[in-house]
Amino acid sequence: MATVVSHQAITSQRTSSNFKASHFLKEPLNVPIKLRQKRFKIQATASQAPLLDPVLSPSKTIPQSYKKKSNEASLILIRHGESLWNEKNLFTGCVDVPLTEKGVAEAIQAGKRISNIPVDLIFTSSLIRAQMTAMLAMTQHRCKKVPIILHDESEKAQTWSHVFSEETRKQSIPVIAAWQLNERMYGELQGLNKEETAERYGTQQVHEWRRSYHIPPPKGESLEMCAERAVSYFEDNIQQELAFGNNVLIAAHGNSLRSIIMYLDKLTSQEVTSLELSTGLPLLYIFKDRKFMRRGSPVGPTEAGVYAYTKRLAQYRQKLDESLA
Ligand SMILES: O=C(O)[C@@H](CO)OP(=O)(O)O
Repeated sequence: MATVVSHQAITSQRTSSNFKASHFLKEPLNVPIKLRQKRFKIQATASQAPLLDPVLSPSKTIPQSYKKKSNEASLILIRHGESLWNEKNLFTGCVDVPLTEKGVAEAIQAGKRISNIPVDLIFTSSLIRAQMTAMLAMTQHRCKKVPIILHDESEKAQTWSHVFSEETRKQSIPVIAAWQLNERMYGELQGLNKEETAERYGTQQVHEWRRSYHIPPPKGESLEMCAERAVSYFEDNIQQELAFGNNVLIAAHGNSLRSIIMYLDKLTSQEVTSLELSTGLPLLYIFKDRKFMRRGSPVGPTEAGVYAYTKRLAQYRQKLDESLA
């Protein structure tokens, strides 16, 4: 039932995302040499494919130094809005179901709450409910940039989705979809009603399947197994973008985000059992001095408190105010 994904598959997806994010962001000078060399190598080995953008081909010369954009970056986490199976109270896991009307409204509301917080790069799972959430939230952002999903399912998909104008590219935000951020695979519970399952197997058993760290549901992933892929992806692909000063939004799922929050907040396997995330609720972290500082949930675009979080966020908002005045 469960497909086991090889380590090689994970690695190739990671490197592919790395390459494309930097390529699209067109900020090669912000990328540390080691990583640029890695990206350069990827580009060179894929030489049969015309991966270089004819307008924005990155230089083949690797500079001797790089400059970080900033030593601080924002990280926003959003669990997707209510899905059709959340509404029906069904175990969903990796089943790809869309948002309900309420979920759409939650995503838009989340977008309003983060509309003054900078976003340079978006990561979503490969599931439509997370992608819808990210896209709908970004319709509310005051920067008015267009989120564009990067396609790496084939070389042709990469080539055919190139953007040929630097100006247009500057007005865009790359969106990277990664299966590693998908919901925890719920095994043989997928599609079952949560209440009926509790009646059948007992509340305690079902609670353990749903919230314990180590115990997997039948033929599914435990939170620990989910964390293994989601947190590795975060460390290998997202944290480095934050370290360069790129501001990141992640739209994902209850359990993939619980595992990432466990990592960010250094929660124990016991503490994470009581962590519950509401649908469509954005959570803000500041990454500075290689540390994550939790800033809670942005209240709303008109609430002063959220902008006082850091000087950098206040300056970003001021810039938006000036440009939109
Ligand atoms: O069904 C699911 O996939 C998840 C999230 O909705 O449910 P749970 O609350 O059990 O983590």
